[in-house]
Amino acid sequence: MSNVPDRLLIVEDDLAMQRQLRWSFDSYELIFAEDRASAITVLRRNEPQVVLLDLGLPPEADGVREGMETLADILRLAPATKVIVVTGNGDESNAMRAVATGAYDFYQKPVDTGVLGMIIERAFHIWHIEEQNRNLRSQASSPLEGLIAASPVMLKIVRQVEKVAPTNATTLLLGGTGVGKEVLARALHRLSPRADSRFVAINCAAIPENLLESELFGYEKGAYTGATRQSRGKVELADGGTLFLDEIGDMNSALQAKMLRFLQERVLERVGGREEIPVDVRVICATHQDLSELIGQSTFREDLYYRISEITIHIPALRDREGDAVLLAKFFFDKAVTDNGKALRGLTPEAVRAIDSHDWPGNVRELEHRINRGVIMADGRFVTPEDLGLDAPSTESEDLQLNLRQVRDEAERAALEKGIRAAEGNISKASRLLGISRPALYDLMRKHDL
Ligand SMILES: Nc1ncnc2c1ncn2[C@@H]1O[C@H](COP(=O)(O)OP(=O)(O)OP(=O)(O)O)[C@@H](O)[C@H]1O
Repeated sequence: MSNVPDRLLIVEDDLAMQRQLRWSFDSYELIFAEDRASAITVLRRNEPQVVLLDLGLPPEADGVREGMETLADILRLAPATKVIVVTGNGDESNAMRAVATGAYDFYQKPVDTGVLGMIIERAFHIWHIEEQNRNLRSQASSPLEGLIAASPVMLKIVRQVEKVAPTNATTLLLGGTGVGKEVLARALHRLSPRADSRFVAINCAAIPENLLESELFGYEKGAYTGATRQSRGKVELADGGTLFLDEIGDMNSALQAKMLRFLQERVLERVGGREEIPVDVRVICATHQDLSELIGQSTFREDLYYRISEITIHIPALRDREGDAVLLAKFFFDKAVTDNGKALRGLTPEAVRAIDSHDWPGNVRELEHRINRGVIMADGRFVTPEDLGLDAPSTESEDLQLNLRQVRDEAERAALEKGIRAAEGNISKASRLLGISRPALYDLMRKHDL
């Protein structure tokens, strides 16, 4: 979250309406303007994140020309601003025209402050996610190049990677398909003193069992029919660098024994060879399987497990990384637009919501594929949920979710305030009263700005 307060600019010439809105939306820092000129002055001075813009502005309060020009000015001066245009009842065509030129959403009068409040809250939510995205992109030398993440769980993993990378510790990356295990393995390599040597990856599940041993350890000439010359394996090729063994859970037991021996003694023998060849590699393993279950079934060696898991990093599923899906979607969108040379402006708000609420069983890889598909399929200037092959989000369930979150947040804040008051500001005592740890209390205080 950014530290700037949520600022809402309301551009509205009707003073009675201004009063009603002031009263309804006082949880935001409110700024008002009555016409185009004052709106632009305030926009420059206060940099509101969200603007509620009545399209019917003076001098022609019945037309939309001045309102549309104001919209164009705002988007030119501050393209990141989320503008919600307010139109007269039934004026769908102008509302759509405004959205097509870049307004975030529209709302038709008469004003129902409950519904309008939700649209505004969502606009701020999306502004914050996009802001995180912008910050991330501006960190050109981000230590984890190629990795997009802003959720607290992933940022914690980034810190773990930064700590582990400079060491030689054998590292095990656990997580479902497409969560980014290889991306993290590459980051570990890039941040290590071995960065100038090779990163060699091998997927143990993708190579037939009988070929995997020679693929890994190499073979001598004449080791078997067809071995007409000596060949070095992936382990040897990674000498001085990093060896990434993906899907280690799929390795058969004979090879597990050989790998264990290599990890203990750091020497290998090529297939059909006698010579012991010393190799200096840092090993990173990954699997989507539950290794303790495989150990229980005696299909994975426990001693090998302890060897490869000096450090274990669990990478959570995409659905458990708050806000990351939308952030990644924007990143992949920019990439796909460039790759496909299409003049698209972005994702529709419905598409963003559909992405936010999808379950992502295929994790980041699925997201990447869907965005590519959406960019290819889009007919208009924006990618819709249909282009992505996702169901349009149901507003009813979303409103419920929103309400539930609001209620929870309010209850949490009230409990915190009560606890802190009862403890007369003594944090240790307050945390005891509330039954949470001190760090957890600090986190919550920060969240609620207390
Ligand atoms: N945090 C991320 N930021 C940017 N791109 C990512 C991120 N995580 C994954 N990707 C991209 O998603 C795709 C899948 O990632 P990756 O291959 O690392 O997953 P994996 O967990 O190794 O998958 P598998 O288990 O199927 O081997 C890749 O194209 C990768 O570049």
